[in-house]
Amino acid sequence: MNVISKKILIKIGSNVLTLSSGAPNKDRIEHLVEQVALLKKQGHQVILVSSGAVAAGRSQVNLPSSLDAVSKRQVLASVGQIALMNLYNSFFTNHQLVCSQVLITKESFSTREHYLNMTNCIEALLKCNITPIINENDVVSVTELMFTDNDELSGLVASMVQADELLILSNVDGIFTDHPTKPNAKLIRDFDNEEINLEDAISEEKSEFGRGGMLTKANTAIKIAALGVNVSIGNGTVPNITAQLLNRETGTFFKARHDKNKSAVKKWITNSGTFSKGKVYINQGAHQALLSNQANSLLPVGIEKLEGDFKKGDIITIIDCNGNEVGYGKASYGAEKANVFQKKHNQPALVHYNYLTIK
Ligand SMILES: Nc1ncnc2c1ncn2[C@@H]1O[C@H](COP(=O)(O)OP(=O)(O)O)[C@@H](O)[C@H]1O
Ligand SMILES: N[C@@H](CCC(=O)OP(=O)(O)O)C(=O)O
Repeated sequence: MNVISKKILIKIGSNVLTLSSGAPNKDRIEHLVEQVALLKKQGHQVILVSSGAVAAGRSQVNLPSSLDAVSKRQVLASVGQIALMNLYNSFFTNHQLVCSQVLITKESFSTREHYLNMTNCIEALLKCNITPIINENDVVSVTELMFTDNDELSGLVASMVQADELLILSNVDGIFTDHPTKPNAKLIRDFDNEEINLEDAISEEKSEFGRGGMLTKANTAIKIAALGVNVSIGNGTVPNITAQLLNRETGTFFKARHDKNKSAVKKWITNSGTFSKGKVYINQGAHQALLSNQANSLLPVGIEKLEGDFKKGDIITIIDCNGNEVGYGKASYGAEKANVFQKKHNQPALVHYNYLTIK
């Protein structure tokens, strides 16, 4: 049966890959690679985002208690990443397939150049029928430089490569209406048709090796679905889970909202909001103009206040007269010039429409 070739990004959480002892779950990793091999045989392109380096490192080394938490995490990840990739490499080889390692940092999304370099590399690997296995570079990404977790990383990459499907594999069947251990909790199958307050349903509690928690998964899924990617959250410990999620047989599904107006540049800007170097407060008139379906740019006449010493090319956050973040844009010039032009007529746009996204 001919299937439509899809670009599928599969994010695998630490708990899916790790035994309770902390050692890598070799049988599980082998089965996940088996599923990747089947998807590729069906004609799909597959990218993996794999957590588990820190967890794998714990089974390799005993660390001195004198080591601080950040250094511990760096050491564990640096050692564990090798163990993890060796297992992936051996299982891919068993299927006569090639995989590769791509370690990225949050800074990789901070400039258009880095973003394009990353996109180019991943697309080149896919063209060579090589499966990229992506993880955060925990050795250099510490404290505020870190992604929230690999859920956030996988969402950014899925949007960047314009994936058709993002499968987020955790150790539960999806998002439940209450904590999964509660008797009244039921699995949410179709997120868009469920009236739910995420903060009420999802407890802060994380699984043993997880970092982000279910709320980061849900928030990532909502954001990335809005950028045109179908997202499913499912249980990576279930056999053949990838096929079940793609067939919508299980898991929590977030349907892609294909926003044709969002160009690749606008998607980059939306994804780069967390790197904002400044704030621009706009008046009601400017907000209405940006919301209209004309291609309006942000003009200085509509700017009430500026914050931050942003430079030309930086991402800045757009805030409405009620103090709500309503969008992001790439500054056409720096804060110094923006302060001179502020509130004046007939001045060059601070953010051109092509580099502007409004919620
Ligand atoms: N409403 C909920 N639905 C599903 N899981 C939930 C919910 N509330 C809290 N959780 C917890 O979130 C955990 C999954 O997040 P996380 O620990 O980050 O796993 P992962 O390693 O897959 O990223 C589950 O193991 C579960 O205990
Ligand atoms: N780079 C880290 C990722 C940690 C992480 O995000 O874990 P998880 O929440 O289980 O996906 C590692 O490999 O351990």
